Amino acid sequence: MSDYVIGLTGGIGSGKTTVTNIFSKMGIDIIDADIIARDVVQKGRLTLGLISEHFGDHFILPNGELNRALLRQQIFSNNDDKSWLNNLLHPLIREEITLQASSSKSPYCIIVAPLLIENGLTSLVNRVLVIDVNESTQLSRTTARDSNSEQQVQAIINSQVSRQVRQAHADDILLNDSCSIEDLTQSVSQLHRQYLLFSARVNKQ
Ligand SMILES: CC(C)(COP(=O)(O)OP(=O)(O)OC[C@H]1O[C@@H](n2cnc3c(N)ncnc32)[C@H](O)[C@@H]1O)[C@@H](O)C(=O)NCCC(=O)NCCS
Ligand SMILES: Nc1ncnc2c1ncn2[C@@H]1O[C@H](COP(=O)(O)OP(=O)(O)OP(=O)(O)O)[C@@H](O)[C@H]1O
Repeated sequence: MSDYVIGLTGGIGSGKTTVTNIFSKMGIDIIDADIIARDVVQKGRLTLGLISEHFGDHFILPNGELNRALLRQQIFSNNDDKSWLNNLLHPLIREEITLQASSSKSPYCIIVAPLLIENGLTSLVNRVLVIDVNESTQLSRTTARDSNSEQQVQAIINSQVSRQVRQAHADDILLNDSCSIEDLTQSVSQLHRQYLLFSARVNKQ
């Protein structure tokens, strides 16, 4: 198990995946809450039955998979429905994150989670790295990448903690508004060297 764990977070479309891909190329194990969140609602999982019982059969596609677009629309326009889904999925997601972190073998590992702060996942990590962008960057990058409307992305942003709250929890901040991917790679390399030193210190104790 890696003795040193970095928690990486940022709002929707801030660049978490872009940054973790760079760390991953440097040999660092990435535990990705979004991937785990998709896994816990895979075809055949018990959670799907509970979701269809609660929201209706039409939330499951004819091929047995979750209708993600419909569920996204539902939970980001109804707080009670979002809480219901979060209460169902978040404990399962946390359990799997803990399991994966415990089998990581890289000098340090990274837990990447959009809701690291909201869900108290900071208790699992030694240090918090925030990918920081302004709201207009979040909106433009996310709508360019996905089929989501600006209104839908805004609803998701509103359901997450504010930029200020994230900054207050950060040990390190990567600004990702107007930097090129090359600049970002440079900054990640610098952080990587720092994290290797921190993890080596912990391993010596
Ligand atoms: C509602 C779902 C089916 C929509 O799926 P979709 O493929 O459109 O989005 P995807 O899963 O790729 O998430 C995109 C982004 O939305 C944001 N987001 C997702 N779920 C939530 C949530 N419950 N609260 C706030 N933001 C969220 C995150 O920034 C995430 O990176 C899906 O997001 C989901 O199952 N959410 C509940 C689980 C969860 O909280 N996941 C976040 C990781 S812990
Ligand atoms: N520095 C940058 N310059 C230009 N485009 C960028 C930069 N960083 C990220 N992007 C682009 O912005 C979009 C959002 O980035 P990414 O998918 O990494 O964000 P994310 O935080 O993982 O998003 P989500 O919360 O939705 O999972 C992607 O299309 C990505 O290629």
